[in-house]
Amino acid sequence: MFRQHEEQPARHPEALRLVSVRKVYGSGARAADAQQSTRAAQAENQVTALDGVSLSLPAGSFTAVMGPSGSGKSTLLQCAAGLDQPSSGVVVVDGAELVGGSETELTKFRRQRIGFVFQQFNLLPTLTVLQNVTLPLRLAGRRVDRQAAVRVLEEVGLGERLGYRPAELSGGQQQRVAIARALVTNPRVLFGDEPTGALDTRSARIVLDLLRRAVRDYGQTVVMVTHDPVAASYADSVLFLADGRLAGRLERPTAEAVAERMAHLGDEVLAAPAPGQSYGGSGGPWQPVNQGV
Ligand SMILES: Nc1ncnc2c1ncn2[C@@H]1O[C@H](COP(=O)(O)OP(=O)(O)OP(=O)(O)O)[C@@H](O)[C@H]1O
Repeated sequence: MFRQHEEQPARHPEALRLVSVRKVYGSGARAADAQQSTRAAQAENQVTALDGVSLSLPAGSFTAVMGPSGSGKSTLLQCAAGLDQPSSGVVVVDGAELVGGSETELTKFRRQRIGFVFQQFNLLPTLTVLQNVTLPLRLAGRRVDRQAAVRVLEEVGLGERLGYRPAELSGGQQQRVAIARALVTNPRVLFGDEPTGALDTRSARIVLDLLRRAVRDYGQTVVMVTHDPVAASYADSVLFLADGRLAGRLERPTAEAVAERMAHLGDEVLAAPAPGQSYGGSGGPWQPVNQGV
């Protein structure tokens, strides 16, 4: 089901790379970055949401992103997914650099490479389950393989609900439709921003199992922001953010270890990597970034 259903080029072994990504909200942010003007950067109306984040995630990995409220998790996801543009730095998805361009170019980039699942599902209420799932293919002008869409929906346990409208489904079922909608385009990275945040415990587990299965059985790459240590424990590794910087990484996380690490995040930000180093890869926690992307 999560398998490719149409001809696509082979996947790059590195699904996602961020190099020194900064995001400053507020007027004049880009100019301030370009000129590195300290005074402008300190302007009251500016917020540095990401402060030089570098990371590298291999294809077929499941990564959770955690951190206190306001630490930059959603901003990280938005910049990595091409929903927003960093003020400076480099984002590479599946070997293709996301370069500043028009909204049309960004949209094309996203449609070719990115899947996104939101906390509130974001399904279109007037469309059926099947129509919601095939919509991204239609919007991208791609061939709509109805059988493939049905297979994905069967795989997420909704093969019997093809003609239902979102309002006729539970929250957990709606999120599974949203996941099917994201997976049917065969994205290079599937991003989830609190995908279980609006679900009860049982529905959340079903959704997390689904994401894990997409990674383990079909090589999908998943990056998920969550506040929940149990949700994070479904991932292969957890990246911790604090004050817009990477502040730690945990491999093969347990919910207890994640909760413990969250409690001491403030201590770890002091030991964050110097510019030009990143969290990523399969080796130790610190890996130099190959700048020659
Ligand atoms: N559009 C925006 N304009 C101005 N500031 C913003 C904007 N979006 C986010 N911010 C600020 O950037 C910082 C990081 O926000 P972000 O939403 O990425 O954090 P988060 O870790 O996802 O928080 P939460 O867990 O509460 O969702 C915060 O200080 C936030 O107020």
